[in-house]
Formats: sequence, C-alpha cells, structure tokens
Amino acid sequence: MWDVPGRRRARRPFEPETAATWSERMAQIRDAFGNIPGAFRLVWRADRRSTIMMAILTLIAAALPAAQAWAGALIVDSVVNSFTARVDPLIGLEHALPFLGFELTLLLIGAASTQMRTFYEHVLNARLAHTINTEIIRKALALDLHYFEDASFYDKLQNARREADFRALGIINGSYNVVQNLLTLLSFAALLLAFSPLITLVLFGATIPAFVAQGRFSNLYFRLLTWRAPEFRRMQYLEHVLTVDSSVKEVKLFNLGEPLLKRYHDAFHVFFREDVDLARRRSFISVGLGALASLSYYGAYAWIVFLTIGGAITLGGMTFYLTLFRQSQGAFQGLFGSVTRLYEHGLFMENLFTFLGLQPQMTSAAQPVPVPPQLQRGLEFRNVSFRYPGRDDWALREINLTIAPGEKLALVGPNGAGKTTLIKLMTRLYDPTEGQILLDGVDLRDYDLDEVRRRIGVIFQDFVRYQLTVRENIGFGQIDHLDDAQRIGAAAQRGGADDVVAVLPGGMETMLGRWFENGFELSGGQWQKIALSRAFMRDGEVLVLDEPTAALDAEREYEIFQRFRELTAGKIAVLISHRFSTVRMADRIAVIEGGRITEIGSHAELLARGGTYARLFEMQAEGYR
Ligand SMILES: Nc1ncnc2c1ncn2[C@@H]1O[C@H](COP(=O)(O)OP(=O)(O)OP(=O)(O)O)[C@@H](O)[C@H]1O
Repeated sequence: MWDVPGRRRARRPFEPETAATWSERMAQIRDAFGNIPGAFRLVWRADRRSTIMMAILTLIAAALPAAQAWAGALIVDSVVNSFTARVDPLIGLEHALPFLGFELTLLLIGAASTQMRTFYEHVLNARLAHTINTEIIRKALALDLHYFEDASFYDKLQNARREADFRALGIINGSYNVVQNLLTLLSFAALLLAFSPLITLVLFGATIPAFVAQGRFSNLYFRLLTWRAPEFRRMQYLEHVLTVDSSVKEVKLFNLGEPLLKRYHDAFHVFFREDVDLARRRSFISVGLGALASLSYYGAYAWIVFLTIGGAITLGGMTFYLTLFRQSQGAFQGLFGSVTRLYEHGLFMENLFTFLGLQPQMTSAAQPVPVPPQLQRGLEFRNVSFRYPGRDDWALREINLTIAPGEKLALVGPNGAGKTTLIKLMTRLYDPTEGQILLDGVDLRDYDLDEVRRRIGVIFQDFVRYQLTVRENIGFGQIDHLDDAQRIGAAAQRGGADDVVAVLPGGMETMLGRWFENGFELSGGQWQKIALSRAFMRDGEVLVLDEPTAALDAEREYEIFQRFRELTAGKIAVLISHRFSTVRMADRIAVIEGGRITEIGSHAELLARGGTYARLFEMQAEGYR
C-alpha cells in the first residue's frame, strides 16, 4: 500500500501491522508507557527548575477555570442581591466591584501563567535537546568502531536523534495534561453518575473508538518513521554530497548536481505521499469517530429535552446538565487525547533508549595489568585470525608475527589484503576472532584500553583534516599537551609540517580548511605532513603509519625517511606503504596477501627469495627507469 508505482529503486514494503496478537499489542503498549519514567528522569536531569515550574503552572491552569466560574457566580449573585434589594446602582456597583476585581486578577494570573509556562517550556526544550544530544554523543564515543562500520547502527542513531527532545518534552506536557484532565473529569463524573449511569456510559463510551483508532495511528506513524530511517539517511547523504566542499569538484565536473537532486526529490515525494496518505486516513477516521461522539451527545440532549418537556426537570436543570454533558465529554476526550499522545511519545522514546542501551564489547579488563614503561619483548601476533562482523570471509588468517622493541616493520600487499585490518587489531579497534595479540607477553585485552591506545601513535590513510588551527591539528596527537608549544613545534619538525607552518599567515594559530572564517586550505601533501606530525606528537612505544607519505613529494618523502630511524629511535614503527622506496628502509618487510603473511624478511632477503616482493619491487623499479 505504501509502494508508489514508477519508482526505480525497489523498496522494502512497509507492513502496517505486525503486532498481531493481543498479548503482543499489550506488550507494546506496556513498553511505550514504560518509557515515561525514563523520559521524566531525562527531563529532570536536563532542567529541574523548569520541570517543577511547569508542574506548578499546570496545577494553576487546572484550578483557574473553577475559580473563574466561582468568581462569575459571585458577581451574578451580587448583582441579583442588589437588584432584589433595589439599592442605588452606584452602591450596587460598589458591592460587585471586588468580585470583578477578583475575576480580573484571575484573568491576569491566567495570562501570566500561560506566558511563564511557554517560557519554561522553551528553556526546558533547549536544555533537553542539549542533554539528549550530549548523551547520544557520549554513547557514540563509548561504542566500538564496528558499530560505525554498520549501516543499521546509523539507522538506530538516526532514530534516536529524531524528535527525541520534542518527544521527551511531549511526555512531560502529556503527563501534566492527563493529571489536569483527570482532576476536571473526576469532579464532573460524580455529578453525571448521580444523574444517570446510562447516559454517562453512552457519552463516554462513544469516545472510546476514537481513542483506539488514534492509538493505532500513533503506532503506525511511529513504525513508518522508524522503518524509513535508511531512506531518510540516504536523503541526508545526498544533501551532504551536494553541499560540501569535499565533493563539489566532482559534482560539478561530472555534472552530478541535477541527477542527484532528482534522486533527492524522488525520495522526498515518496515520503510526502506516505505522510499525506497517513494524515488523510487519520483525518477521515477522526471526523467519523468525532461524529459518533457528537451523536451520543445529541442523543443525550434529546433525552433531556424530553424530560424537561415532561416536567421531570426544570429549565435551569436542563441548562446545567447540558453544560455538564458537554464539558465532561470534552474532558474525557481530552484525557484520551493526552493518553494517545503519551503513547506515541513513549514509542518514539523507545528508539532513544534502545540506542542509549547499546553496549561496547571492546572493554578494558576488570583488573588491568599496567603497560610496562619500556617494552622488553615487543608485540606478538599469535595465531591471529579475524573476520569482520557480518562477513563470512576471513580478513586475516593465522597471522604469526613478532615485532621486537625498536624494530621497523613494513607491511606491503595488494589492495584489500588486510594491512589496515592488522593495524585495527593492534590498536584494539577490533579484537581478534581467534588467537591473541600480546604486548610484552600480555594479551592486549588484559590491559586498560585507553592505556594501550595512549602508548600507540597511529595515523590512518584516511586521517582527519580538522577544521581547526594547525596547533590543534598537531596537538590532538596528545591532547593533554595542547598548550605545550615546544612539543608541538618538535612534532611539526619531525613530521615535516614545519615548512607548512612557515608559509602560513598566522603560523601555528592559522585556521585550517575552508569551513570557517579565515580558514587556510592546504594541499593534500601539506595536510599529510600535518597528520604525520600529529603521530609524532605521541610519545608512545609504538608508531603506526598507514600510507604516511602517499601524498608527499619525492624530496620530502626521501628526507623524512632518511631521518625515519632517528625519528623513531627506540620505538616499534609499523608502516604500510605501496612505495617501495619507503618500504625498503624497514628492518623487515611482511608481505600480506589474501589475509595471510606470505613472505617476511629484510629487503635484501626478500629480493633474493624472488617471490611476490621481488616481483613487485622490480615492477615498480622498472616504471622509474
Ligand atoms: N569495516 C569493514 N567491514 C567489513 N569488511 C571490511 C571492513 N574494512 C575492510 N574490510 C574488508 O577486509 C579486507 C581487508 O581490508 P583492509 O582495509 O585491511 O585492506 P588493506 O590491505 O589495508 O587495503 P588497501 O591497500 O587498499 O588499503 C577487504 O576484503 C575489505 O573488503
């Protein structure tokens, strides 16, 4: 039913109903309402004062109509008394004035409390959005890399983020409204029941179908939005590609703009049609069921008219009961409306709480072994095999490798061979599926996770270009030394960023990138020097450089590698490179093919062996002749 003809991409069909059995439906309702306390805790954490103020203001709002009715009655009584006593109009007015003043005061209190509530709601909304975003970011920080390499994680993130703040606030408002309506209703229900239980049943019973229908629509709407998360992200992705600096060159030169924009439009129209369809059905059913409630009201009306004409009740009694019918039915509908909205908000909060409930698997040992200050035995891969979550094939298979303290090891191999994966295991971004990685004889998993990472400096080939100052770009290698100008300067020199800094208008304080004002964009190689310097900022025992010099000019690369031994003296250095001029400077070279180490040895040994390394080296050397 959600499928729109003529679309190119086949979509998963949206199934409107899954909670088939009664018990499943009850469980769903329980879950949705079960999220209310959690939402309250969240709001409470975000801003206690506003939460309390809103509660007080709601109670004032609940009490005001009754007080106003009472003030009205006092005014009428005062007028009637003066009239029957035939007092002078001025004196009569004088008697009524305090009551008029009372009503005016109530009116002013009402207006002020409405404004105050709007104000506190605004404050709470801003704080709440911030609190929720912070919790989402904190959770993302705690989660392992594999979550970020999985599309369904982004759907969860998307669902958690979307509307969470507005829904949490909705739960607070909804809960307060339920209390308000309940109080009003209780007072009316007593009077109504005393008059006629049957009429009470007819009036209230007629509003129940609308309540049930609204609940079903809330459920449908929630599931539609949740199910839609992947498509919605695809739209956001297109928007991103079409509007950021990193893709603008290709978008222009390959004329991708309009075709991609069309995809964006198409996705929007599918969503739009689905939304309109749902809204239309919701409106139709609401009108139909609203008519049912009105019908019951007019049925009761006719009954009262009949009783009045028959002389069973007075004209005043008729007016009184009619008011009672209308107001109590209104309060009942209001109560149901609030409950339905609460249910809908509760469903949406489920997404946030599910996300916040995700647990990292890569955790520190309960009683971590301290990492030794100086490595004695180095790093050892013992029978390590690894498969990415959700993949059947092995990315690494039976890796046995020991890297001695101070050794320089190069990893070479074709694209997709598993080199970067090996680094990810070494830095505990992933744990091996089989086997162990030992740092100085102790399994990496027995150390404190942060401690391990602190001791290893890594720059990946897809390093980050922080749109921040040079100082921060380098200093982030050791964030607690961000203000240590000397250390940052030394790291810049070792990584080769010193000559970049020399030409920048603001030196170390120059803003890099084009995203922010006065940003200075660097060339690919210049960025790489900055990233390399970031790795040198770290004073760890292990330095890992994944394609560190791919974008450097030959001269600079030569210079850095001439000094490489000196720069990494006493440290383990692992470098991945496709450039043999770089690779040959390592003590040993491991060739990785299809996830296995197929050759290992020094440059001379591998050349002498005449295997893959020798073949690739000759091929590259040939290219330069
Ligand atoms: N996050 C991931 N999830 C699933 N599979 C992955 C992931 N990252 C890499 N792979 C797969 O693991 C294998 C090894 O990839 P890896 O990135 O380690 O190769 P590499 O040797 O570093 O290649 P390159 O020289 O191209 O950088 C490849 O088959 C790749 O498809």
